[in-house]
Parts: sequence; structure tokens; C-alpha cells
Amino acid sequence: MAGRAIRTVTVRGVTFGEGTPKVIAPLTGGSPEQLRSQVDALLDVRPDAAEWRVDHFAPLTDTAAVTATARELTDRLAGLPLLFTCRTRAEGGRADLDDEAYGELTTAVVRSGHVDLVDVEYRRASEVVRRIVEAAHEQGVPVVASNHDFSGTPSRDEIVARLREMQDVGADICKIAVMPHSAADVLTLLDATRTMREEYADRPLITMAMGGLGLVSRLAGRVFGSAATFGMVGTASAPGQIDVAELRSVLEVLDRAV
Ligand SMILES: O=C1C[C@@](O)(C(=O)O)C[C@@H](O)[C@@H]1O
Repeated sequence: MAGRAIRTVTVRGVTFGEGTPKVIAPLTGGSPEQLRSQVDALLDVRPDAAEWRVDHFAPLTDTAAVTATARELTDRLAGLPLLFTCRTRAEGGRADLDDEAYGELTTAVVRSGHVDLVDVEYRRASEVVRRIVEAAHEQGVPVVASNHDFSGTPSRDEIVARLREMQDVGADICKIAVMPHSAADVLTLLDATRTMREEYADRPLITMAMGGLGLVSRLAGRVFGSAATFGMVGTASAPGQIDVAELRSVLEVLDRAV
């Protein structure tokens, strides 16, 4: 698609920002055992990357346990990139952490060297965001800045403004998820993605409208400018995700046509 030249992001041989949108599969296990069996299921369908949604993990505040588990997951994923995500309640996740605790956990895991990419909710306290981004970049870990609106869909200009703010805080990839209540909302998300990609983005974007109405936005990244899409292996981490295998086959159909 048309657009500005962007700085692609490559981790473990997977490049975000060129070619077919990359498929990321979430791991939502509550214990190391559950996570192990999710990884095994995920390896069978080979997404491009895995996301550890640590907010589903029971000993969330035990940094040593989280870090040890990150290491185990990375080993077990056998070369598949791992995105570390602590999704707070404010953004639709389960982590009941204040901004300081969120920052401490995320920074510690990044510094451990056991994750390949890190999600940072860019609307947490600016000092906390700055510290995580700095730690990640010192460690050579690309930052996926994120924002989620589970209640509705902001205007096109507001979505674009948020994605630009993410670039300003030093994100390497900028991600936004919104909840549509109409087909017009889905179009708003897609138009914001296209506008950002064509006019302002100098790095990869990941965007989606959630829920059944928004599913089309999870499939059409190649056309509108989203570099990745989340697909599930058994358990979804957000409404509207479909199975990795189905997702891949639709992406391939679209890819052949574009
Ligand atoms: O940010 C996102 C996107 C997401 O919310 C989705 O809608 O697919 C799923 C989350 O696990 C991930 O962290």
C-alpha cells in the first residue's frame, strides 16, 4: 500500500512492517503448567510470535517468578519471538497494579533479557513510560506502545493523535484497539489506520476494531496498514480474535490479491 517509508522492526528473524501482517498468538495461562501446554499447542500452528499476557498469571507481583517464567517460555518457544504484556484494568486487562508497580514489573522483566518485545501502555504515568522505554532500548528490546478503548471508538483524528503520541514517546511499534458499535466505527478505525500510515507513520502500526463487528479489521491489515494481528490458539485475549489457522488462511487469500 502507499505510505511513508517506515523503520521496520525485526525480532528473531520476524519483520514487522513489511509483507503479510504478522500473526501474534496470546498466552493466557494462570500457572506455569497451563502456560507450558498453551505453548505446545501454539507451536503446532506456528504463529509468527507469541504474546505473554502476564496479567492472567497468578503470582503477578512475584517478579522473580515472572522473570523465571519468561525465561522458561522463551526457551520453550524455540525461536518464536515473545512479546511481554502486562495489561492493566484501566485498559481492559486483569492487572490491578498502580503505575509504579506496573513500571517496576515491566522494567525488571525487560532487564532480565528474556523477552523480545515489550508492550507499554503509553497512557500510564509519563515518568513510568519513559523509564520502561529507556530500559527496553538499553536492552535492545523494541517497544510496542499500546492503547485500548473497550467502550467505544474515538474519532479518526483522535485515533491518529494517539498513534502519533506513541511515536513521540519512543515506541518502535504503535498499537491501538477500539470497540466498534456500528459499521461506521469500523470504518473510522480503518480510515485512521490508513491516514496514519499514509501521512504520519514512520514505524509499524497495529490496529484493530474488536468484537464480531470489527473482525474485518483484523484481516485487512495489508490493505489499510496494520503490521500485525492477534489470533488465538484455544483462548482469546480480546473479543473478536479468531483461530490462528483460520486467520492465516484469510491473510493468505488477501495477500495473493493485493
Ligand atoms: O493489544 C492487544 C490487542 C488485543 O487487545 C486484541 O484486540 O487483539 C489482544 C491483546 O492481547 C493485545 O495485547
